[in-house]
Amino acid sequence: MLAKNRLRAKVSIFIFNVLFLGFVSPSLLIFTSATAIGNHGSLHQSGSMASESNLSGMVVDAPVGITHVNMAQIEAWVSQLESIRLMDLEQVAVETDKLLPLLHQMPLVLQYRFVLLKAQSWAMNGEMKSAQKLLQTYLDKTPPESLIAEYVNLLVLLAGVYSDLDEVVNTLQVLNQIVPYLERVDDVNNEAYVYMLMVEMLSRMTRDQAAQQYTGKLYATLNKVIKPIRRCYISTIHANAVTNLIEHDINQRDHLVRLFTDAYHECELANDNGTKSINLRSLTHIYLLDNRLISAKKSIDEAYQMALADNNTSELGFIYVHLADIAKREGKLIKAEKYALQSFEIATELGTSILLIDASLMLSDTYEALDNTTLALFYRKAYEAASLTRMQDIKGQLTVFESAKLQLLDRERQLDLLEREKALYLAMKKMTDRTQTQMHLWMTLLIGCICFLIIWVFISVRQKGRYQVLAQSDPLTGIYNRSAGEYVGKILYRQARKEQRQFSLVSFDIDDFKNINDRFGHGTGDWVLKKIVAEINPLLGLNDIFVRMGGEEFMILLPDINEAAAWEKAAACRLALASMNTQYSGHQFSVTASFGVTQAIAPDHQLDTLVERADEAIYFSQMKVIKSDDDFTCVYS
Ligand SMILES: Nc1nc2c(ncn2[C@@H]2O[C@H](COP(=O)(O)OP(=O)(O)OP(=O)(O)O)[C@@H](O)[C@H]2O)c(=O)[nH]1
Repeated sequence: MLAKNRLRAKVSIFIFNVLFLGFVSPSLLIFTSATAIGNHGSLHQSGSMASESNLSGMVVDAPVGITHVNMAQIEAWVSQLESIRLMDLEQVAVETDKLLPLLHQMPLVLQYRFVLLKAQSWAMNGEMKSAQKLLQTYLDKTPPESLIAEYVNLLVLLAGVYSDLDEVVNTLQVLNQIVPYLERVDDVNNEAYVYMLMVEMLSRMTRDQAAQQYTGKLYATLNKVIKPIRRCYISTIHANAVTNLIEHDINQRDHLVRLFTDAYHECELANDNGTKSINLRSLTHIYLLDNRLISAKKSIDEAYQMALADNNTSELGFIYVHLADIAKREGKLIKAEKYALQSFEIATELGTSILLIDASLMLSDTYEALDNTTLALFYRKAYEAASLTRMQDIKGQLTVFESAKLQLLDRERQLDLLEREKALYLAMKKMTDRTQTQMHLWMTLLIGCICFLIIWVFISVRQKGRYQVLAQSDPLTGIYNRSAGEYVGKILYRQARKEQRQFSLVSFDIDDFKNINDRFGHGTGDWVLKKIVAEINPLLGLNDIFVRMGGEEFMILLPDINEAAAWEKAAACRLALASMNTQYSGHQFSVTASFGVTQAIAPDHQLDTLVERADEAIYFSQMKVIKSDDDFTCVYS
């Protein structure tokens, strides 16, 4: 148990050293936004390049006193700042501060690039909280497909910032957000950085199985990464992550030795003494697991020389623990005590809790071997206190992590539920829509049918009316034909009799009509018949019924009219015929008619009696015999 904790402590401090301690900002720069940053140097190169190059003012025209926004110019400034971000941190900080108020006026793509620049600038100046705040505002914005690469750069930087702030849970959350995008973006540097952070964070949370999953992915990136410093970090972190998983398997020791040796060579190519030393310490640890003292001694001596030369105190602290361990195993207890005390001193000075744990335990073991139980107990207690603090710290973080994970799961579950509800609602809506469409269809069909029926009935009734009119009227003149006239006349007469109202009748017969036909043709005869009707119609009242009895015989039924008025009407008709102009028939001739006028009297039970009397009157008229009595009147033509 202790051994495992010690190893984890070693791994964590190792990653801390590699990625953060002293190299906080450059570590972010190396792995984030490789395309935007370009191929500028490593941790150490970045420092030396800054001192070698004085590019300030050479590339960038400071946008002092911006009065109006010219996006093209701002984009040019951003591009220039991106190109010098590793060389002139100060100028980048100053210029991005000036551009910051214009952020929200920039198009989204430029916003993403600028935010990356500004947040990196803050991160490099140690203003982690400002960087985090700015990046956080872009975290929840779902990016358009075209800006996913820029969006991932921001997330990667945010993950780096959180890990710098030692906010493990937040780092993991951002990393989890990035992972689904990694394949779509295809940026090996971001990929490697994300997996490294993932392995480191999960290892810190003692999530070895989950870490293992990302260890494999991290190692796979090694085939694609070219830059030596990145290869150095990737192989080192990979070797440590694998160690976490298989260090107790004695058959795997050679494999681990190979991994650390490879990592050591990668770091040698990258000329990175710090990471090289870490690999040597890890090798020492593996050798000591098998008690291979000579190999262990050789490795740690090389690390010691390097740390001494580089004046790397923190690294020396860890090296002293190993030196003490080896000395103790060799039985050189005083020497072991000396190394362990040096280690303890550095741990106290730097406040490195993991080193404090290792140093305290080593001192306790050494004093125990020296039979100094008081000091052995003292350092054992120091060890336990430091371990407890660290374990509580891990436990606390683990709890936060677990509850965050649960919250995430709950949110996902809720989202899933919402999605299902949405799908259900859409399905139901689709069904309702379909039903409604069907209803509309049926309704339209029904209304269509009803309309059709109404129109059909209307047309039928009209047609029937037309047929009725056609059946009732004389086709040549348009007035009532004989049967219709007699039918209507009988009804009117019956009513008049019943109500004891006046009823008169005028009949007339065109004189010598046959002669007209014979002289001028049948067409002229027709014309005359129509012309007669046209001349007489205007002389009749609304209630008067004009009937063509057949051939050239006509009858006018006059309800509510007495004989005198009927006489007047007949006289008017006779006059109209006499003055009729026939020239439009194509001939000039005169038309006369013989009239008979009669009115209903008490004994006339039927209309026929009146008709007969009128016909008789016409006869007399034609005979030019004047006969006028109470019953009828002849009107001479
Ligand atoms: N052009 C035309 N002639 C018709 C029509 N109906 C009947 N007639 C003709 O009307 C003539 C009627 O002859 P008549 O009965 O002798 O009557 P009329 O010649 O007027 O002799 P009177 O009644 O004695 O004055 C016939 O020659 C019929 O052919 C019609 O619709 N059009």
